[in-house]
Amino acid sequence: MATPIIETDNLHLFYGQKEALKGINLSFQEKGISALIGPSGCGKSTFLRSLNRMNDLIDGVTITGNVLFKDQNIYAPGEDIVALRKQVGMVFQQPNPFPFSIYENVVYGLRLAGVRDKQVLDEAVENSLKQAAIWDEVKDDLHKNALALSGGQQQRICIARVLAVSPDVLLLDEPTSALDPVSSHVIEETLLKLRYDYTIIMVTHNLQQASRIADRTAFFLQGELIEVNDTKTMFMEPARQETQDYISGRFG
Ligand SMILES: Nc1ncnc2c1ncn2[C@@H]1O[C@H](COP(=O)(O)OP(=O)(O)OP(=O)(O)O)[C@@H](O)[C@H]1O
Repeated sequence: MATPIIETDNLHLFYGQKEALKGINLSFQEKGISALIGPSGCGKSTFLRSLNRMNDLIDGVTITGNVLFKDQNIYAPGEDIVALRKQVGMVFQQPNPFPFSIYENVVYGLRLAGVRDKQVLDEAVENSLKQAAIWDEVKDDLHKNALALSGGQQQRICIARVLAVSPDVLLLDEPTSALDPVSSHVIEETLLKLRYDYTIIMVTHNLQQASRIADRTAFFLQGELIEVNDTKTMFMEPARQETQDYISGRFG
């Protein structure tokens, strides 16, 4: 099998004394969608956030084990976190556009990286908004405040903002749970197109969503990875009783 793009090796994470991740070994091949599922508090978001060092911001966090991105340990001393987060971008549950224009939201990371050429910025805006499937809706309003858009449109602007800096990996933490069903459907369709160009790792509470769009699914329970498999097998023939109980709605 090809080398994974991201791989965790015996990853433990403690919030103070509480062990939220208990030795997770999980690898992700390039491209496609992986879903992380499991009941509330099982460590899905913690795991996702550990893949681009978002937990480093929290006081009292201790992490042991390795996270390899393209074979490099992202927790190694001297690792460039800004560069890492460009390559491994994140979209959150609540759409969080900046209170600027649509255009300025999308070029934010490029401006931070020192890009000044208007043509380069314009092209990045058009390409990213097209990939996030929102270009047609906003192309005549690029200088409108992004906060004036609907929640679903704001979430697609957030996806475009991440795509503009050309990441390899997109991390999404329940990207549709704050949205109505129509907007959620549009985001799912968008992810199904992006899966050909990006490695997408998504936390979802919505088992139907996982079964609709994920190629692979990983089931977490109480800080442990219980099972990972291609999505169809996971839902049709789970290997573990805990997985069976969860997907048949016995808990969670
Ligand atoms: N900042 C924090 N400080 C202390 N404990 C935390 C923190 N964030 C999460 N935890 C704890 O770590 C455990 C895992 O939480 P996490 O948010 O990763 O779970 P989750 O599976 O994503 O849950 P949910 O589906 O409810 O979002 C929980 O017991 C939670 O209370």
